Amino acid sequence: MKLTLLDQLREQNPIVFNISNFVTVQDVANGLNALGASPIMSEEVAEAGEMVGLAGAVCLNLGAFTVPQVKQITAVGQLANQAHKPLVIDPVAVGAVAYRKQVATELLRTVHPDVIRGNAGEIAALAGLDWQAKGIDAGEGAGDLVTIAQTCAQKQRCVVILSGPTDVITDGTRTVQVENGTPLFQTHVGSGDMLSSIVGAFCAVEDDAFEAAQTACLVFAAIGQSVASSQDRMGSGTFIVKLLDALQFTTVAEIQAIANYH
Ligand SMILES: Nc1ncnc2c1ncn2[C@@H]1O[C@H](COP(=O)(O)OP(=O)(O)OP(=O)(O)O)[C@@H](O)[C@H]1O
Ligand SMILES: Cc1ncsc1CCO
Ligand SMILES: [Mg+2]
Repeated sequence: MKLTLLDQLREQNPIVFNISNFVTVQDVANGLNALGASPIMSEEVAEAGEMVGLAGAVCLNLGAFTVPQVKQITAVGQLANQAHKPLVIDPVAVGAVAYRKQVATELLRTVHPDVIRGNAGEIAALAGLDWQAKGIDAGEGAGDLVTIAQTCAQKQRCVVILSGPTDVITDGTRTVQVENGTPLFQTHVGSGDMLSSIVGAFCAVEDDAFEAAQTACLVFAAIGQSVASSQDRMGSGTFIVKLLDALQFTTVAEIQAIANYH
């Protein structure tokens, strides 16, 4: 685990180009900014080339697209591949909505991500395995989460993050599990979107996507955990405000002190 990547990220302030969804765009922008990266968003295909050119990494969130936006998302993904910019895909609700799975599957035919980050329902869907997803949430299933993540990584030929109470990070062979976190993440819509964009920020400062992905998961989950433990009966409103503060101020040493992974 290369936790010092957090210091490098803060020094380098990499630009992360996000195709966000309209629900969580501000959380994504502010989460990246607080941590020490530089967010930029766009919905216009005419500027896709320039945007990719200035970005250190690109994150495609499939949370709420229209047909024209799918064209833009595909163009941005292809441009990122051509320019060898790290690419993260967040396949929101592909386990719950057949149309979304169809669009994501088509996208993955022409665009190759370095990292796919989703919850169990989303990753199981892209692995082709049985699971009962519930809307944007993970839902329920009987499968082993490590096997699901590894199957998805082998099928999609990229690093996969299956997030949840335990985050499973795998390249299909090597696997790391991050046990840090707090159930308060589930009370804030967009926690997963924030994580996906932060994975992009770490990919911008570390060429090995497996290293970048696991560090991003540990940093985000551990910071959330430290926020949750700072107050009794914390609610979702206070959590997101304090999470932004903590993304800005938490040090590598403070994360190291509570890091729980294997
Ligand atoms: N019950 C939990 N306990 C600890 N950490 C959790 C829990 N649930 C989620 N997390 C953490 O929340 C973050 C977001 O992951 P999650 O799997 O909830 O994403 P998501 O389902 O895509 O969320 P959203 O769709 O609301 O953006 C990760 O850092 C994960 O470790
Ligand atoms: C609630 C919701 N609906 C579409 S995207 C989104 C935010 C989680 O990604
Ligand atoms: Mg999500």
